Parts: sequence; C-alpha cells; structure tokens
Amino acid sequence: MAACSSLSLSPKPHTPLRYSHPTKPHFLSIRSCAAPDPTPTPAPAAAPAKHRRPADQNIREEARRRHHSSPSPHHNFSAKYVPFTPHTTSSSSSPESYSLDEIVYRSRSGSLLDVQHDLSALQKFDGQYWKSLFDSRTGKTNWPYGSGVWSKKEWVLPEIDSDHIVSAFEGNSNLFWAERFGKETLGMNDLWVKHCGISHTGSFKDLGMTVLVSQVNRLRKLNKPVVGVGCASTGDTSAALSAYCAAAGIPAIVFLPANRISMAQLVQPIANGAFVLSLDTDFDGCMQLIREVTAEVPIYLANSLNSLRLEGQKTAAIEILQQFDWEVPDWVIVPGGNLGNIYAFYKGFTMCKELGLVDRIPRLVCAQAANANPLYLYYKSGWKDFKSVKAATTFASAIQIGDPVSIDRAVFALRNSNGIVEEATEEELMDAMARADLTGMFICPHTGVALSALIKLRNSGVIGKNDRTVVVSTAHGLKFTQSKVDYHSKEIADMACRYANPPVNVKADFGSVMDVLKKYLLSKDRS
Ligand SMILES: Cc1ncc(COP(=O)(O)O)c(C=O)c1O
Ligand SMILES: N[C@@H](CCOP(=O)(O)O)C(=O)O
Repeated sequence: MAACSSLSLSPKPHTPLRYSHPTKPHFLSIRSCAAPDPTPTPAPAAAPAKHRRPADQNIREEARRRHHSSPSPHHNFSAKYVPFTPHTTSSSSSPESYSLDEIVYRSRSGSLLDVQHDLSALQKFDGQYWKSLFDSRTGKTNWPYGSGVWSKKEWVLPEIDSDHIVSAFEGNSNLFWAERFGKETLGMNDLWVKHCGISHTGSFKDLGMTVLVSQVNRLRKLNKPVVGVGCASTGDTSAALSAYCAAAGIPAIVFLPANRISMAQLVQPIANGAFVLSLDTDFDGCMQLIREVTAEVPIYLANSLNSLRLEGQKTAAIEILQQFDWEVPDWVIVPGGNLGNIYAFYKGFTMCKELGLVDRIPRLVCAQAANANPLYLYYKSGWKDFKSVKAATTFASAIQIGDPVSIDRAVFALRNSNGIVEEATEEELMDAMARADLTGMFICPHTGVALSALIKLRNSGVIGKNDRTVVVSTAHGLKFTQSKVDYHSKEIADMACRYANPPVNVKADFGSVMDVLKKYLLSKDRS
C-alpha cells in the first residue's frame, strides 16, 4: 500500500484515478511553432546593461576578490570532531578529537561523533552581532552567504574556503502560517509549518548535503583519497546527494531498498547521473551494506551517521528563530526516522541560546509512524529499554526505519528539551495529510505524521491553543503523489479515507454538468 516503485521505471500497472487529459498538441508541433523566424526583425539596439558582469566573471570570483581585498576577521573560528556522549556539551573538552579534514565517522569506542565549535571564539561576539550578521545576509545572491545554510557559515564550517563550497542557495524556506488548518482543526491561531521540503531537491536533506559535499570537495582538493560519496537511502538523502555531487562533478553511489521508495524519489538520482543500486532489502539492510562498503573502499559516507550533515540541518532551527524575529516558539514538531534531524534542531536552538541570541529553547516533539516506531517504544519505556524493530510498510516511506543510527543523539535532544515522542497510525497520518491539503497545503505523509502528533497533543491539552507551534514539513508533497492518489481513490484496505475528494465522472453535456454542479453548490451552501 505504501508508495512503491521498481527500478524498471515502468508505469504502475494499477492506476486507480482516471483524470482525462485535454488533447495537447504533440511537443514537436509546439517546438516547430516556436522555431526562430528565418527573417527576424532586427531587435532595437539594447540599452547598455547595468550591473552586468564581464563574461569571464561570476559570483564565486567576486567572493574570492572580496576575500583577498579584506580577509575575514573571523579567521580564528574553528570546529573539530569529538565523540558524542550523553554528557557532551558544546563546551566540554574531550581528550579525543579529530580534524574535520580526517575521514572518520565513529570514535575509538565506537560512539557517534559530534562537530564541536570553538564556542569561546564565537562568544567574543554578542548575540546582537550574530543576529545582525545573519539578517544582513539573508536571501541575497552573495556567494555563498545567500544560502540559508552558508549565511551561518561561521557556525557551520568556519574554516572552509568559500571557493570550495557546493551550494544551490538552499535554505531560506517558507515558514507558512497555517491559518485555516490551525483555526478549523485545532482552534489555534499561532500554528506554523516550516516548509523545508520546498527546496532544491524537495526535502530538508539539501541543508546537510551542501555541507557534506562541500567538505568532500575540499578533501579532494587536498588530495585526500575520496573516489566518490555514498549513502543508503529511503529516497531523500539519495536525491540530495546525487544533485550536489552532480553540481560538483563528484561520483555519487546510492543504495536504495527496492520497491520501497516513490517513483519521483527514484528518478532523482537516476537523472542526476548517480550510480544507483536497487537492493532487495529494507533501509536498515542498505545502511548496513553501505557501512561495510565505505569501510573497505574510499567512498565517503553521506548518511547522517556522519555528523557533518547535521551542521547544515541545524540551520533550519536558527532560521525559524530568525523568521520569528528571534522570538522562541513554544513547540517544534519533527518527524523522525534515522533520527539525525531531531538532534540537529536541538543543536541549532541550543547554539542560539549559548551565543546569546535567545534565552531559551522550544520543547521538541519527535513524531514517528506507528509502523516504524523504535523511538516511541523507547520513550514509552521511560528510556529504559531500547530495541530496534523490523519497520513495517508505511505511507511515510522515508521514515520506514527500524534501527535508527542517531538514537543516542535523539534521546539526548528530547531529554534536554523536555521533549515528547508521539506516533501516528497509517489512518491518522493519511487523514492529517488530507486535512492539511484541504486547507491549501500539499504536504508529504511524513508531515502528516507530525501533524497527527500535533492533533493528539492538542486534543489532550498538552499543547495549548495559544501556544506558538511549528510543524517541520520535511519533504515536498509532489514526491509522494501516489499516496494521495491511493487515498483520494478510497482504494486503501481498512482505511475509511474520510477526507477523500475523488473526481466526479459526468457525461459531457450541459444538463448533466449543471445537475452535479447544483448539487455541489447546495452542499457547500449548507456547510
Ligand atoms: C521526508 C523525510 N522526513 C523525515 C525524515 C526523518 O529524518 P531523520 O532520519 O533525520 O530522523 C526523513 C529521513 O529520514 C525524510 O526523508
Ligand atoms: N530519510 C532518509 C533516511 C536516511 O537518513 P540519513 O539522514 O541518515 O541520511 C533518506 O531519505 O534516505
């Protein structure tokens, strides 16, 4: 029932909805209409273009020139890898550390790593300084600061040369005021959806991938042995990795669980020229394999096990604060799978507090699909008994993960933010997605999971009606259209699909059209 696909790229055999297409001219005929006129009238003499760069210059070179003429005063900011432990704080010192130019994913004891910034160097500047700096860069075309991630470069990868950065000017995503959904579904007036999926490859993964691929680009320039970059994926990490690697001319290798990701996700790495392996296993099996392969071959590991990714993802949290003019929301709800993102949000909020931009952090909620809920079960056990699960099929296919690599990071983030874990059944997440869409959004099933968590916490009174709440939307709904087609066709076993809105088949004559239209308008009149 979940969004499935096969590598053959053959159309799905069963297409429940039949929308009729108006007859379109063949694309060749459109092209011939637009063919250049053999005797074009001469264009009027163009006015001299203002602010145009000479043909041999670009924004990267401008940044390089700016840097040479006035080198950045921030040269003493630095960051390194330290082992992640539940007691790691941004200022604790560890005897074990690694340069970010080393290729290392785990500590000597096998724990995860964390990127630790030199907080005392950053603290030489007050909160107001950082706010003004970030605000001054937002949404511009200056390389690389126009990116929502690189506008926070000093807090992300302070030492990388801007010239090595691979960016699509990601971030700066819409913080959408969910006015109608908030009011009609939950009686809330301050509900927001952070649309991280309205982005370069259609998910929040772009935020971390620009950082990881930029660092790989640097490593290759430093002649480190990196022949390519690889990941296991449920479809979004692979899309982001492939796009950024294609932009940089670096080989990308992606391991995908066969028939478990959407067609739109599958075609992304294919189109971007990645080496795509479709494996007869689930995501956890792909993850195991990529870890074994990257231990043998100099392929750099791009999953969030690699803490570099989280440095980019944390900027979404900083961006939310920035968008609220540095006022802290009460709640932030994040759908969780491999569990890197919930920690990234915690880290972004915490850095803003430690560096004096805000005085508290929001409470975090991690939302899981009930069919893939190891964190939820752990939370319910009072954090006593973690067991990985065999993740079952879910419409929220990108979080169909039973053995999350960042489990320790997630627990740390939730404990330190007075956080909560919720879960959503298939029916709950699909209904929540449909209800949000009916108020003008077009969200993915994972965002449906987060909205279901919100509905539960609001109904139980944990989240108050005036609480400022942000739901993080992690991918674009257009990547998951099959789930919406299934829902609106009411073709899902054991699901009422209460908010389905199937098209009406009607005879193509005026009388028949008027009959159904009148009925529809009357029903609207009564509602
Ligand atoms: C669309 C989408 N939402 C949510 C998640 C969960 O993020 P994380 O794995 O960091 O928990 C993922 C990937 O896992 C995803 O692709
Ligand atoms: N949803 C992810 C799963 C892998 O997560 P990652 O953050 O560890 O790369 C995907 O799209 O692959």
